Amino acid sequence: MRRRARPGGGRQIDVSVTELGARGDGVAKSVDGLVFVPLSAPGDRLRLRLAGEKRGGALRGEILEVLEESPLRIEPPCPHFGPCGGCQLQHLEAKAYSDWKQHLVSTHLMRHGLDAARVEPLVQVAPGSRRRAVFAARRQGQRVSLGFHEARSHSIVDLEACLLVTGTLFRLLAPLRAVLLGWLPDGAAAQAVVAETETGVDLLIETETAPGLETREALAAFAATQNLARLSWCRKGDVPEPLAQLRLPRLTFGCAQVVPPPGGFLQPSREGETALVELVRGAIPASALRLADLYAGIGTFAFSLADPARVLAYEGDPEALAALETAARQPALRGRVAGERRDLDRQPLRAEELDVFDAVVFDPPRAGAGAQVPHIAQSIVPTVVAISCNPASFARDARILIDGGYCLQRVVPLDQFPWSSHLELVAVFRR
Ligand SMILES: C[S@@+](CC[C@H](N)C(=O)[O-])C[C@H]1O[C@@H](n2cnc3c(N)ncnc32)[C@H](O)[C@@H]1O
Repeated sequence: MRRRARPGGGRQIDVSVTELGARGDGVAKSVDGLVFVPLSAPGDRLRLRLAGEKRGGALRGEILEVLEESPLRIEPPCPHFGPCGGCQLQHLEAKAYSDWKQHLVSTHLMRHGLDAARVEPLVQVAPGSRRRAVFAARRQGQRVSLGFHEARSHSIVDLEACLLVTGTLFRLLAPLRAVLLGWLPDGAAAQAVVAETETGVDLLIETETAPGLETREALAAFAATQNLARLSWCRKGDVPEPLAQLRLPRLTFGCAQVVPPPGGFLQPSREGETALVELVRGAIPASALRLADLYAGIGTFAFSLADPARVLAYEGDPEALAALETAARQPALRGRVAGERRDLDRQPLRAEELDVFDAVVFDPPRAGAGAQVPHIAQSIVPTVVAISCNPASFARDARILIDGGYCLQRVVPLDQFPWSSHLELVAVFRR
């Protein structure tokens, strides 16, 4: 079978990088059209190899030589920077980086004809504070690589340093490698979802090979020596089985203590969570006593908003909802939080269901709240607060709310994923 030739594939060209694109790649003009260049900086003059087509037809270039270095370049602080897919922008000077992140939100808003003047200064969370991470692992011979995937590759960067995660999470990597070496067959892959809770690390290992008796003993010993709160195992997509539990993993939101499900969603840093919660609380008027939290997860916002208000939390994932409902039964909450399982894509809350609330908070996954937002737009809810991890889907949803009669009052971008192209935000809408 003949392979389709990739446009520009393998050819060398010289270009100047003029700006950064939405995913953090430098953008340069060439006779063949725009070229996206990972790990470059505006002001770079580069010799590239055209490496093929990106989605949407633009080309991707790999740097062969930096002919002239941008003044915005700095020495990347991590030795893995470049190959490691965990960070894309450590080579960029701090102000240029934060200006670019700030600008990302405005760009998406303007694309939808929205007022970029509503975007406030970027709130930044320091590196080294990520308390939840997903590490990839693979055994090759007598070695286990454990770390993040390389960009656009299944290869794993075996981390000897990481400036993103907390010290507690990083220190787990070496002993975890040793355990996986005694467990995984040669060539096998695994995934470790680590979350640092208030009572210790909650670790979920996903492998295809079920742990035998000996491995279970080794894992229990590992959990004890590393003082983990809980260690669970599952095959990808299956329900996790706890293998060792020294303490219940615990997180506090407002006056609720929540036991998260193994591997479940958690705001990536405690600092980021505090900033998000403060922004959401600040947007809800003291007179708002009936609140809805849509895409509530384990209740990060629901519990933090439940005094004096009553919160109805809607969530599609049964494990997250079970954790929320168990926590909601704590006497200190006096029944102020209730959960309901609801798939908000298939069965969004209708305007007449929303109209009973004084405020609605929604925090959808990356794809946004495409099915839910038109119903909010038709409601009479006075205050709507959006939390988003994707400025593109946010801007689309915001347009629908504004066309439905809401005013966009403020947008605060929050950088919980330093040196990456990910960005979160909190936005406040009023009727
Ligand atoms: C970005 S997380 C936010 C969770 C929570 N607000 C927090 O901050 O911890 C998005 C949540 O939406 C839930 N979700 C995804 N798709 C959903 C759907 N169609 N219906 C309801 N919930 C959904 C996920 O299970 C997840 O808990």
